[in-house]
Amino acid sequence: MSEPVIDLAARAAESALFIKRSVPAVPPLALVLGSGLNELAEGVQDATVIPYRDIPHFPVPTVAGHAGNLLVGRIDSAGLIVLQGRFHYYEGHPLEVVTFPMRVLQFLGVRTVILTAATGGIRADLRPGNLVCLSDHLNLIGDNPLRGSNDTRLGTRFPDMTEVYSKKLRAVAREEGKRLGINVIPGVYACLPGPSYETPAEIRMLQALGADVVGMSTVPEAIVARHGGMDVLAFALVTNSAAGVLGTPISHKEVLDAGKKATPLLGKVLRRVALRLSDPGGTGLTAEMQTFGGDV
Ligand SMILES: O=P(O)(O)O[C@@H]1C[C@H](O)[C@@H](CO)O1
Ligand SMILES: Nc1nc2[nH]cnc2c(=O)[nH]1
Repeated sequence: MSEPVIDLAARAAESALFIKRSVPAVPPLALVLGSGLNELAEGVQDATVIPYRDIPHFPVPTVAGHAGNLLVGRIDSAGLIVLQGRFHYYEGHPLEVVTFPMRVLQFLGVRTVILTAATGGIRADLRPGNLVCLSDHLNLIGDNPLRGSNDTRLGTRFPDMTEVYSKKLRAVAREEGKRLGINVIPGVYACLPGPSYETPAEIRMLQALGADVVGMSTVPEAIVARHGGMDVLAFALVTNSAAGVLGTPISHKEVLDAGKKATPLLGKVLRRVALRLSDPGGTGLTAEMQTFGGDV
């Protein structure tokens, strides 16, 4: 007998219920770890670790550098959910599956999602190890996770995307970076389907389109998170110079190694941002940041 077909909202609700029953409390903040950034989860205290394979309807990652665990714990006083590994379009999943974790977060009542990703640096001044905070994106996948009939329980048919990455949260990230002496650089992320890296001609095209970094994730998740009413902050770690910028070949090993190397730096910024977000009124900006202007 074939399995009954259940809708996306019902599946996400079942996954969320399983998670709720596995932990003492569900924090309103979630963090998604990109390629090579798995070790950031080691900083989570009192973590309940739930393997993705145990969560009903959850997919399982197939890519090196994506562990496939959901953690619920805290960083000092800031409670958070950590998704240790994500799903990509190039793995063969439809975007509804790629973004399923965002729907589960929505049903868990998460208010803010912090996305992280490994990226190629397109802009000439970007170097491996630099930390970019997304100010905007270009969805060049050629697909959209909201394609198909719209379930109004999940969000509106035509969601606004003028401020996908919360300006206020970006300012908090910049401010906390500044306090730590870490330059958190604003930039535009171009999302391509992958899995091949770009050709130098494609990178020149992306540069002309206004992209600063390039990757194969984040954007579908950000679109769905906004559709679901969550605030989004996203960090792109520059793991390599994009194709043709230095003329050197790119490998996933280089990406993973650079992610691992930058984990302590990103961890410091994420800790400070998580503490600010968990503090009621803590996203309030200092006078200096309020006059920071539009480039964050
Ligand atoms: O999951 P992210 O976006 O961090 O991973 C990037 C894109 C590909 O999955 C991989 C290529 O090396 O890194
Ligand atoms: N598309 C793409 N994804 C990446 N992820 C890490 N580096 C890169 C890159 O150069 N291009």
